[in-house]
Amino acid sequence: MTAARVIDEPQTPTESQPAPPAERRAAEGPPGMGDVLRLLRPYRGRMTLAFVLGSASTVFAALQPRVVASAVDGFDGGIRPVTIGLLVTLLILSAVFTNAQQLVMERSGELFAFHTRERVIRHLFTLPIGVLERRERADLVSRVTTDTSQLRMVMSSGIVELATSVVAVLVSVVMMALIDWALLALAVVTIVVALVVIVVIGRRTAPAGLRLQTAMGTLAGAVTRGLGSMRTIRATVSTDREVDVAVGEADAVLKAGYAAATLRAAIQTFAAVTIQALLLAIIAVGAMRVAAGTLTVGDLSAFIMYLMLMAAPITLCAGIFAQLGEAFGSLHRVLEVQAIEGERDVDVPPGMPLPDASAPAAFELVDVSFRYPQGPDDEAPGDDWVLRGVSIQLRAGETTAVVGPSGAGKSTLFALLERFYEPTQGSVRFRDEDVRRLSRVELRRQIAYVEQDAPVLSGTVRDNLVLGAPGASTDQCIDALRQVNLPRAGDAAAFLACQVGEGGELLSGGERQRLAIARALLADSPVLLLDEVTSNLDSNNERIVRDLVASVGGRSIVVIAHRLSTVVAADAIIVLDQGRVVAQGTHRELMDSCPLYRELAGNQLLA
Ligand SMILES: Nc1ncnc2c1ncn2[C@@H]1O[C@H](COP(=O)(O)OP(=O)(O)OP(=O)(O)O)[C@@H](O)[C@H]1O
Repeated sequence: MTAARVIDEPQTPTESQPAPPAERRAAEGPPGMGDVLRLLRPYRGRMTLAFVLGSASTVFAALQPRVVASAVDGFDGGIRPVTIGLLVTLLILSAVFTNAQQLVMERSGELFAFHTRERVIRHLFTLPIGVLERRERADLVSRVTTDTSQLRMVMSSGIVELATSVVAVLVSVVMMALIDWALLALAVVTIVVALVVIVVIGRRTAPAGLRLQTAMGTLAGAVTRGLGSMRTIRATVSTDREVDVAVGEADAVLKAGYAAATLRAAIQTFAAVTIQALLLAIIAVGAMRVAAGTLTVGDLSAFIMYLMLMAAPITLCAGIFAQLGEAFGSLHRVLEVQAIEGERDVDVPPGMPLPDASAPAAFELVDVSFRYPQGPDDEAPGDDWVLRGVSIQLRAGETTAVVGPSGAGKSTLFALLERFYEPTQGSVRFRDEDVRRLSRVELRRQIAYVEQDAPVLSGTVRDNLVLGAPGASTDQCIDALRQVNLPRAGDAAAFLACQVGEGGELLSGGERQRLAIARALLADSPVLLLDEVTSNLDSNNERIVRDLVASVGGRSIVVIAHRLSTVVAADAIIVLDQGRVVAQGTHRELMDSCPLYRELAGNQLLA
C-alpha cells in the first residue's frame, strides 16, 4: 500500500493555492497604491529600464531650450548650422529614447495584463462549485477580459510615466532656477496647487470607476443570460422584456459612465486651464522683466519651453487620474475574485495514488447531513437541511439505485461523493478512507459521473469524449460511441469531428445523454455515477444503455433512477425522501415493506 501524505485533521486541510497578500487584502476594501506596487514588483526590471529610457529622453528634451535661448540671444540675421545640427540631434535622441520607453512600457503593460489574466483564469477554474453556481458567470468572465485590459493602463501609462515626469520636473526646476527665480516661484506654486487639486478630485474617480466596471459586469450577465436561453425567451414571447432588462443594465453603465466622465472632464479641464493661465502669467511677468532688462528674450523663450516641460506632468497626472479610477475599479474586481478561496485540498502531490488503491471501490456515508451554503462565496450554510442523518453503503462491484421524489436530495448525494460540497455533518468514506483525507483530483479520477442534464461542452464530439480520457485513440472513441448507439446515421469518424454547439445545443437531448455516457465509459473509472441518464432516451436506446450498464461488470455503479426498468435490476435500492433514507433493500423487499417505493414504482418512478 502506498500511503499518500495526508493531514492529521480532516477539518483543517491545507490550502492548495493560498492567495497572495494583495488578493487577501482585497476583501478588506478597495485596493490602494500599495497593492498596485506589490502587483508590479515582478516587473521592477522592466520599469527601471523604462524609467532610465524616459529620463534620458527628458535630459535630451531639457537641453533643447538652452540651445534655443543661445540661438535667439545670439541671433545676427541667421542661425549657425552647428546650432541647427545640435537641435536636430537632440530632437532625434529625445524621440528615439521616448519611443524605446513607450515600447518597453506598452509591452510590459500587455505582459502584466496577461499574467493577471492567467492568474484569474487559473483561480476561477479552482473556485468551489457552490461559488460558481451562485455568481453571474458573465460577470466573472468580464473580470478576465475587460477588467484586466483596464489594468494594463496602470502599468503602461501610469506608474513609469509618473516616475519619469518627476525627473522632467526636477530637470526643469534646476534649469529654470538658473534663468529666473521669481518666475520659477510663480510656476512652482501654481503647479503644486494644481497637482493637489487634481489628486483630491482624482481620489473620487476610484469609486466611480468601480461602479462603472461593476455595471459593465452586470450588463455582460444580462446579455449572456438572454443569449443563453434564446429558445425559452422566444417561446415565452418575452424578448421585449429581456431586451428591456439588458438595456436597463446598459443604462446603468451609461449613468456610471456619465459620473466617471464628469470627473474626468473636471480634472482635464482644470489641468488645461491652469496651464493656460500659468503660461499667460509667465509671458506677462516675463515680458515686464525683459522690458526692465532683467531677462533676455532668449532666456524668456527657454523659460517658457521649460515651463511646458514641467507642466507636462500636470496634463499627465490629469490623464492618469482620469483613467486610474476605472483601473482601480477593475483591480478591485480582479482582487475580489482572487480573494475567494479556491477548493481546499489535502497536501497530496498530483499523481500520488489513493491510500489503498487495492481496497474495494466502495463509498460509505456515515450519518451525513447537509445544507447548501447560502452566500455568494460559499460562506455559512443556509437553513434548509437537504440531507439528514444519511448512513448508507454503496458497495463495490454492485449497482445501487437511488430513488425518491423530486427534491429528495438524490443529486445532492452525488455532489457529496464528487466532493463538490463537503457534508455539514458526518463523513463520506471511499475505499475505507474519509474523502477529506484524499486528494480531490485522485478521488475524481476514480469516478465517472454523468450529470442529470448531461452537459456537453462546445467543441467537437471528440473533444467531449476525450475529456476524461485524453489519450483515447480514434478507434476507442468510435467504439465508445457505438456502445451507446451513436451516431444514428452516417460515419462514426465524421461524427467525431462534428461540432456540438454551445452546451451541445446542436445535438438532441438523447444524443447529449448518450455522448455523456460514452464519455464516462471511455474514462474507464472504477465508479460510475449516473444521474437520470435515460430520461431523454426512447425505449430502444434506454434498453441499450441499460444493457450496457449491466455489462460493465466489476464497476461500482450508483444510478439515480428515473425508470422502473433500471431499478428492478439493481443489486440494492435506497429510497430517499426529504433528505432521509426511508428504506433500503431489493425491489422485491421494498415492494413488500415500503409504501413510498410502492407508490413510486406504481408511477414507474417518474417523480
Ligand atoms: N446548488 C444548490 N444550491 C442550493 N440548493 C440546491 C442546490 N441544488 C439543489 N438544491 C436544493 O436541494 C434540494 C434537493 O435537490 P436535489 O437536486 O438533490 O434533489 P433530487 O432528489 O435530485 O431532485 P430531482 O429528482 O428533481 O432531480 C432541493 O430542494 C433543491 O432546491
